[in-house]
Amino acid sequence: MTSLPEPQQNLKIIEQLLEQLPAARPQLVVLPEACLCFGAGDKKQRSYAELYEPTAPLQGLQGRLAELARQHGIYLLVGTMPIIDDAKAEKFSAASLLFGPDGECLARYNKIHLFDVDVADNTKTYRESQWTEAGEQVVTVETEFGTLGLAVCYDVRFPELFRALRSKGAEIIALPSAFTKVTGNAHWHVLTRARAIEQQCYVVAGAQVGEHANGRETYGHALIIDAWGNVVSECDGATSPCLASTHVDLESLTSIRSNIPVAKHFARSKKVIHE
Ligand SMILES: O=C(O)CNC(=O)[C@H](CS)NC(=O)CCC(=O)C(=O)O
Repeated sequence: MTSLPEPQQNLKIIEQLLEQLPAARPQLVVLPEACLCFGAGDKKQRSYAELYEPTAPLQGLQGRLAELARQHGIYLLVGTMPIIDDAKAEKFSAASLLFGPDGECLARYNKIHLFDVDVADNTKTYRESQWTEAGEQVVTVETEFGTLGLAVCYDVRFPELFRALRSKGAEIIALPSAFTKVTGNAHWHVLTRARAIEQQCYVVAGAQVGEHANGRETYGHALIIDAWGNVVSECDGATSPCLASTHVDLESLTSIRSNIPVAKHFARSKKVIHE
């Protein structure tokens, strides 16, 4: 997606994308980071922040998204949206919310690693922590198609989080993202493939692409990687909304994991490496 500043505009794009879904169910759809509001500054995002209210009937944006999940009978991972736990809070969580086919909210993950980074080639500086509260919990959730682990964008640079997700049983890791064009060009495929290979998990990465309202450029290349590290489906860098999709084969995961038992061998690094 090339998300716009207004949630209502983005919801329309999401609705159109969902009309094109393959027929198979159960199905997981992973939207990009900040899919509902992008490129309009932190104050705008804060103005759309909603209190987290996981119990039905859901209201507002959460209500619309839950209804979309129900209508299509899918698991819908809303890349991130601004969520607050106190109406007076200044900062919001960059929260990934998973809505289930019955329209209920099944999980919430708050982005742990915040993008306080200078992108080397030009004048761009990012200070996500100025408006975002960092998450403190590793989150996995059981679904009909396996155990889903949640991570967001810059998190992909921290293999420890992915190790923790695998330890908690993750088989598929969702990675909604909005990588910068510059860092994406250099690192996106290598990082996402490395995390899939290391943890022997599928990685499903939604992505923002193109030029946004504030002039920021994102890299795109939404993709799905299997547990052997193959890119099995990928959107190119084109800026029209695009779906990458695949059928998940958890049996392949079982054989990869028994042939190369890294989870067992990890006991070795735990024994000798003390940081
Ligand atoms: O703030 C928003 O509106 C949406 N969020 C983002 O765009 C976030 C934080 S600024 N972007 C990243 O984490 C890029 C990571 C990246 O590009 C890298 O690790 O190289």
